[in-house]
Amino acid sequence: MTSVLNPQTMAEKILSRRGDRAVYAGDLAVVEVDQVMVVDSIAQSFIERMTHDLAAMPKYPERVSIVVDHVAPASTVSVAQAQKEAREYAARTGVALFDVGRGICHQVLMEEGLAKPGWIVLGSDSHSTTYGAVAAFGTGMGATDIALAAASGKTWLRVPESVKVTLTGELRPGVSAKDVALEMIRTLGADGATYQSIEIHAGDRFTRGERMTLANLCVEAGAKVGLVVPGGEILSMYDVPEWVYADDGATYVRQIELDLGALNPRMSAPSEVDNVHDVAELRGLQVDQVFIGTCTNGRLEDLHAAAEVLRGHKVSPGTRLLVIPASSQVMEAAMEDGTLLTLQRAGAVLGTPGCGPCMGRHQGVLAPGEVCVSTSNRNFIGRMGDKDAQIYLASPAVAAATAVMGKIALPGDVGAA
Ligand SMILES: CC(C)[C@H](C(=O)O)[C@@H](O)C(=O)O
Ligand code: SF4
Repeated sequence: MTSVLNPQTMAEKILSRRGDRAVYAGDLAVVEVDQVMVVDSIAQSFIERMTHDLAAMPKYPERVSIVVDHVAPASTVSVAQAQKEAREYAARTGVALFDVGRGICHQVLMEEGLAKPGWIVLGSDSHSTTYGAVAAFGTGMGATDIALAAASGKTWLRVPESVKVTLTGELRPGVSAKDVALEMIRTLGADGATYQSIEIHAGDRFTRGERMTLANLCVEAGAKVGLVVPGGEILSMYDVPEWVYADDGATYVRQIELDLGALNPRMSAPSEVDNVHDVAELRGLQVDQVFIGTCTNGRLEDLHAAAEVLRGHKVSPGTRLLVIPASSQVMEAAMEDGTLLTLQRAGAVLGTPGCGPCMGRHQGVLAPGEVCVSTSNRNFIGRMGDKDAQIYLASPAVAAATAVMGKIALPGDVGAA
């Protein structure tokens, strides 16, 4: 066995602590699983694996959650049937069910305190890296692995190598965590961190929500996990155990530095997330639909950023603006503080908390030839509807400015209108 005295990365620290021995990149780790999250689209396969293949009940029902978020409310009879089975399964086994309207899985788990520093959280969804915002080892797995974890309370995985991303400087006004995340993906490349842990050293910068944006995008560089070193408000929101932090002298396969002060608002052009440009270069392109929401950017602070740009303005005729809060809590807070009224008055179409049209299943799919600016995390061909539709990814402020101008725009363009 490797000496426990060798310095470890965050991923190695967490997997060692939650397993029964010290592990290093390349080792096989068997670890306790603190939370298993199943989304509506995968629930049927998960239930099938549990009841037929494994013939097992969840070992710890309190560690399993099912979230109805991807196609919610149901769009077809077969979707409705699958969701009905998920509800029945939850009632029968005692696992938690977060039903239609509660929100997007990753946002809901975070709000419910079902992801904490040092936890292992497995989700049947690739953006489960989001939990790394609070230094939980969050990762996506398929229905079979998820079911095995639910049945046994454990999982096994190869300990990933780590990439160290150090943020320096301070963001200029109008530049956001989304721009940092897009720039990070451009620098790493769409498969530049395949099966690696991206360890983000952000100091005390960024709210929990902004850290979620950063960790969320990590999977778009192929990462297994995206761990943001706890700092800032995370330290007052959570008990952060000493053992989640990397040791000095830990081994990284790659180290990059991003100077936040040099960053402009960024945008990912079709059809790969790492096709990142300054918004200024793409300015002026006619846009049919703007979508503000998702697990990347559907939180209260994102709606605030959009409302600030939209206040007193109208969405351009010929452009649709869809706003879908990431959760019922976000929606309630945005109702209470008047944000939703501002958005509604500007001409936004407000939707049920959930994934909305993010993966092109309902509530705003795109027609051939249409152009969409979205605050989400994927712009692959066909992602939001027709394969000939084009998706540009940006921050909520840029999305809002685009909605007002009817073409790709910067927030500063709106004031000048
Ligand atoms: C439906 C789900 C499995 C899928 C994922 O794994 O990420 C979706 O959330 C997505 O964003 O493409
Ligand atoms: S909002 Fe989009 S990216 Fe996030 S879980 Fe839903 S479909 Fe996936």
